[in-house]
Amino acid sequence: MKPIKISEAVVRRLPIYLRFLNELSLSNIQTVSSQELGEKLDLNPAQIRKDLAYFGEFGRKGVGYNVDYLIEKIRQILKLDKTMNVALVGTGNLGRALCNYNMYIKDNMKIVAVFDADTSKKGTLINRLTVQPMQELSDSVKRLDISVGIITVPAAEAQNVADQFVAAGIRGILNFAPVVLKATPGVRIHNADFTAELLSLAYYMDNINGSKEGDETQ
Ligand SMILES: NC(=O)c1ccc[n+]([C@@H]2O[C@H](COP(=O)([O-])OP(=O)(O)OC[C@H]3O[C@@H](n4cnc5c(N)ncnc54)[C@H](O)[C@@H]3O)[C@@H](O)[C@H]2O)c1
Repeated sequence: MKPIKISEAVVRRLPIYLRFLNELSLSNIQTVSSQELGEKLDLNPAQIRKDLAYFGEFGRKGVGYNVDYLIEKIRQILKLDKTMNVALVGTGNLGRALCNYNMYIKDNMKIVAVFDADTSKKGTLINRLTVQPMQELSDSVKRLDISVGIITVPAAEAQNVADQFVAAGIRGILNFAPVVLKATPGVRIHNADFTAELLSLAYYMDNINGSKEGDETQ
């Protein structure tokens, strides 16, 4: 299939559509309109129609979209038709919480290896994963075909871990440490910055009638 160029804002909404469509499919609901999607997801139906038009004009006026077809298309676009193996470095409070959360299994992203620099943690188990020393990172990445790395170490150590991920051949990094990592060509870095989200939430609470997430056009 020829890759379709999609804007970042749309790519960020696709998992939200997918989660709801999966719920509909589990309830044996076969069609959904952009109106229904909009009401449930608090998004503008016109925006939803524009987003879904990327996959061709398959919604039928008055009938809506075929749920299973849409699920299949979104999964193809997000490349969820194959499982992606994930490594996590930093098995402290946050790292352990992420390992214990099974979203990754459901969404074809699976944490398959965990690492920590603290030698006293070596060999301990977190949700059936054995904590490995950092020296084993590179070998495990190759052996287990790991393509995504999660960073849950203190901010001062995050760049060091990112460099080790890149050297091991990892092409996607999700960074939870509150620090900006150096960009590396060919490597995609996403930041999940809890503190920054809270600070911007505080701003929008004072501007409650202003824009909200999902209002983004593009
Ligand atoms: N983004 C968020 O939502 C969010 C929320 C809480 C914490 N954080 C951040 O996540 C990170 C982890 O927080 P935490 O509370 O789990 O910390 P923690 O101190 O409980 O755990 C950190 C772990 O990283 C390990 N570590 C340290 N340096 C390392 C290195 N160079 N290589 C491998 N392992 C190393 C430590 O041994 C420890 O097990 C911090 O940067 C914190 O600021 C982010």
